[in-house]
Amino acid sequence: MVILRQGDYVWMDLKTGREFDVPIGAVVKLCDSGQIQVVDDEGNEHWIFPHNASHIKPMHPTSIHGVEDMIRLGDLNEAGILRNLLIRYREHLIYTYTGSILVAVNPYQLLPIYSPEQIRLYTNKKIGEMPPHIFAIADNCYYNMQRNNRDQCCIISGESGAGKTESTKLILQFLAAISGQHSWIEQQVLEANPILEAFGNAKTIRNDNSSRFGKYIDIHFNKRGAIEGAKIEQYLLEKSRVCRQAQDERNYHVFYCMLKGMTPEQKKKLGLGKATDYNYLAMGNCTTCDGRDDSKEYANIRSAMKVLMFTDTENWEISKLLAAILHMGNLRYEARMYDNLDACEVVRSASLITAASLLEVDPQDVMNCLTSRTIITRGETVSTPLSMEQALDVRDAFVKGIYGRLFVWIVEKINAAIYRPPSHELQSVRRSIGLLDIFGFENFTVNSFEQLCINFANENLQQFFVRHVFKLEQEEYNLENINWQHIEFTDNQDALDMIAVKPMNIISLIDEESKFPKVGFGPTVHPSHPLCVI
Ligand SMILES: Nc1ncnc2c1ncn2[C@@H]1O[C@H](COP(=O)(O)OP(=O)(O)OP(=O)(O)O)[C@@H](O)[C@H]1O
Repeated sequence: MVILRQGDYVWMDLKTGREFDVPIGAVVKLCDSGQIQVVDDEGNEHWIFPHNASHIKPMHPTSIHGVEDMIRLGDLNEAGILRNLLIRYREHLIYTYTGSILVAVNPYQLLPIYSPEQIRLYTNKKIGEMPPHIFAIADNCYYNMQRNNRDQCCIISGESGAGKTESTKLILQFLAAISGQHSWIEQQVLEANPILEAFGNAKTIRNDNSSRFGKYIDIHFNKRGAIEGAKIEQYLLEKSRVCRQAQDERNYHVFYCMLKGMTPEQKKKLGLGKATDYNYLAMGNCTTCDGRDDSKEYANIRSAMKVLMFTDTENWEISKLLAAILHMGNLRYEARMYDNLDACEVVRSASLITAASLLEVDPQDVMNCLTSRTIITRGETVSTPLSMEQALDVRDAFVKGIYGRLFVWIVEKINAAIYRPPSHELQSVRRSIGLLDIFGFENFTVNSFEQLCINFANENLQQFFVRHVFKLEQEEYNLENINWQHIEFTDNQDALDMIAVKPMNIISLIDEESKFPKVGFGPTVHPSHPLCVI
């Protein structure tokens, strides 16, 4: 029997049987009749018999109005954490600490909390002195780097669309502002983002601006704490997107921007039309993206590329490659039989001629390369025809190869502008802050090899958290003979080992299988990390 009064807060375990079933918060509205009326956090009314209320538990006072640091929660469990984030989110308080970790809930709207005034307010403050904020984390990193003369690193994790890339940009913006030089190099570091996003981000069903690669930006500071350069590392661009997109998804932004933003003369030189003309762009039946202005974005990309020292010739060469890719996607094939072997031919078309001319190769050579396999053994050249299916794969692989190399080249080009290798003298005084922003967990109706790789990378990041937050901490308590209560946590190490521990693991099995022709697999990995954690 629970004794409840009007205005009391309780946890209700509704046992809905849903995937993420946790008790929900509720408040007692009426209790004068035999039954008690409570209204839960979602606004639903429930009537309870006090003598039959085993699913009701009183709420700890810290959970009623929420706390800035969840370590202070009396009900420190999943329901307590979720309710705390929910009630803060409803007041537009999107940031909450859990000790030294910051949890950010994506507001999906521009909040007035990133102004120069806010930057000033968070500069040189201790964590906890001001309400939780991404700027506080950035300031803390900067302060620790300067004071302890030690390099720092921010790991940003969360499912796709949680707000990792936006958080990375906000940290960068804060660091640029407080290191306070307004220098050319600072501007260059900031302008690297629009370029990377143009070539490495795309609209998915989870996020209109989803990063399809991982990046680690190392920002270098001189002795006085001013930004003096940066270095970007990129990981595992999703190349398959260049040739294939799921329903309602797009190819990389840059293609659509180029088609919307180029002058008619430029487009004519590249033989380009509109996005819907290209198989590689229209596969997801979605060539525009609400809230994105591709033409304006194109102008931004071009101006960022100028800042990062891409020459006009280099820009044109990039455009030629992008246009060639689009024309390659429109090639038409016809099936043939040669010597009882399945074969095919590329139909001579405007797409073929333009693609070949943009790639500066002979159209006949393109046709041969795309329709036959040539092996050289002991000085002899043996050529076998490819079936239509194989030839289409070869074409897609060729295009993915071009785009993948182009992306790596672009990152190298950006690094050439922003990275200054340390001189021997500098090595001792240069300090850095690293920001890791990778593609987030995703779980679609059909998951492919890309999702396996993306989710595996995220699971590794999760293991990093598990190690630092639980394992290493508990080891330290043991070493120092501190009395502590064991905390249960889910360790994903076994799952990671199954996927990649040597010598026998899922990746090596896939690798072996894929050496045989006509293999297929469809792993499903279930993500369960809804928030962005910094
Ligand atoms: N702090 C914020 N304020 C306002 N809007 C935000 C904020 N964070 C994220 N958003 C919105 O959410 C969208 C998705 O965020 P973001 O691209 O950073 O997600 P992500 O976690 O990097 O996803 P992915 O793993 O798919 O790359 C942004 O394009 C932006 O519209």
